[in-house]
Amino acid sequence: MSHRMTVLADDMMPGVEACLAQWRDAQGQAPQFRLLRSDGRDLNAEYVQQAQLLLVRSITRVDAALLAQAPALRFVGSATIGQDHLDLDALAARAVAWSTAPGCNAQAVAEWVLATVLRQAARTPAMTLTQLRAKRVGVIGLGHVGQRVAALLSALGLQIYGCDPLLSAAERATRSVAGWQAIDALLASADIVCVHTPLTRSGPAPTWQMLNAQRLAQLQPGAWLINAGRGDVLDAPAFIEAQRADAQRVALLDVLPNEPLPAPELVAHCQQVSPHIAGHSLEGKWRGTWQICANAAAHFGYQQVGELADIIPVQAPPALTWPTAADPQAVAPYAELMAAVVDCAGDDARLRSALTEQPGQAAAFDALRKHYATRREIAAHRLSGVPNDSSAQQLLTALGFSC
Ligand SMILES: NC(=O)C1=CN([C@@H]2O[C@H](COP(=O)(O)OP(=O)(O)OC[C@H]3O[C@@H](n4cnc5c(N)ncnc54)[C@H](O)[C@@H]3O)[C@@H](O)[C@H]2O)C=CC1
Ligand SMILES: O=C(O)C(=O)[C@H](O)COP(=O)(O)O
Repeated sequence: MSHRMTVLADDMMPGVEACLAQWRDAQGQAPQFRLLRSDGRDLNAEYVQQAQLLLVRSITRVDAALLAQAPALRFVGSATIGQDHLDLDALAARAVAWSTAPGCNAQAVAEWVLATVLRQAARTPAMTLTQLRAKRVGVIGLGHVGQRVAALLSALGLQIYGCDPLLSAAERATRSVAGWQAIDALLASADIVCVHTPLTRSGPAPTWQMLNAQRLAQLQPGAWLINAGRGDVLDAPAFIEAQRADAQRVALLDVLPNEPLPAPELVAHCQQVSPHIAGHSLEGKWRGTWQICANAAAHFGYQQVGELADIIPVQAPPALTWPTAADPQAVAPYAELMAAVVDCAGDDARLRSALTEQPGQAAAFDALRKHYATRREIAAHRLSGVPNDSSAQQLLTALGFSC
């Protein structure tokens, strides 16, 4: 393609210019682009009309109606792991190629889960690290995200059981789990349930409203339910009813049914909520852009040269300090460190406050996602003050900290 390519990208997708600047043709020449930006929830119709390459996030529904407005469109890239916002049949019918970014923000989600588990443990009166480690974790969905969650929580010392009816025996062998269970057995036996499935409405194990009244009733009293997959895996009325019936239940949700307008009563029944930002690390966002731009380049006959490390913004590593006199057998110091990596308490408070805005809750929900503070992954941090050869040093190293 020799003419200037028109690219329309979500206005909150970082790194698009930098990735496109890495494209080369067979002669090593860089192509020309016209880069247009638009709000992802409400794409600019004039821009859609002109776009040959469309780069979106999870909030843009790419369906027959959108494609009908986009006669020039040849490729859609979504800088996300999830693909439930893409109508694959409609894309195929129009012969528009597409790509997501598998695994791009899996580490970020796993770190959000670790921060969430430690925060909840620190909020539970007198819970020690040993007591936390005695909890049995059930992970539902052991793909890119679930397996990292399993790895991080087992590094923390918890025992993990998995549920993933779609994995082959060879894939199962690569996951760090103590055993496998069907969903009903897992829900009935786990103290902490982590949901990391895609949202699917068909196929052998659909997940839409998978956590319905009957399934929620199986959860143990006082179980912690963590969902960082998709909100509509949960049946909202059934969830509210189940929470009403058992005041001990703990719900820690990054994704909520009916985003960006979750039911206030549902939020009120959660101990922690966030506006679908578990995957929002700086590294995760740039990896997503890099992956979809590379796939788009190949589709249009170019190569995206170099490495993501060449273009990702270089920043001083965030500094963390192990609290002096911290008890390495207590939960608090680890919870504090992870709170500095992922601000679950702040995200929770900001979302609850945003949802009181009358009217405009949906805009306030989206604004929190758009203006989410820069978050670096654990590996980017430099941790000082941890005694050499201590149990704390061993554990923190296993969690990925440099100390
Ligand atoms: N909260 C957030 O910010 C983010 C949410 N996500 C969500 O997490 C989902 C999972 O991400 P990945 O692990 O990267 O996807 P993946 O495709 O690598 O893995 C999904 C796993 O779930 C399994 N699965 C599917 N249906 C299942 C069922 N009914 N029961 C148990 N397991 C089932 C699949 O076999 C697969 O192993 C994404 O589809 C996306 O919806 C992903 C990234 C960020
Ligand atoms: O990758 C996914 O799937 C997600 O859910 C994202 O982390 C959410 O991404 P954005 O829509 O905020 O880019």
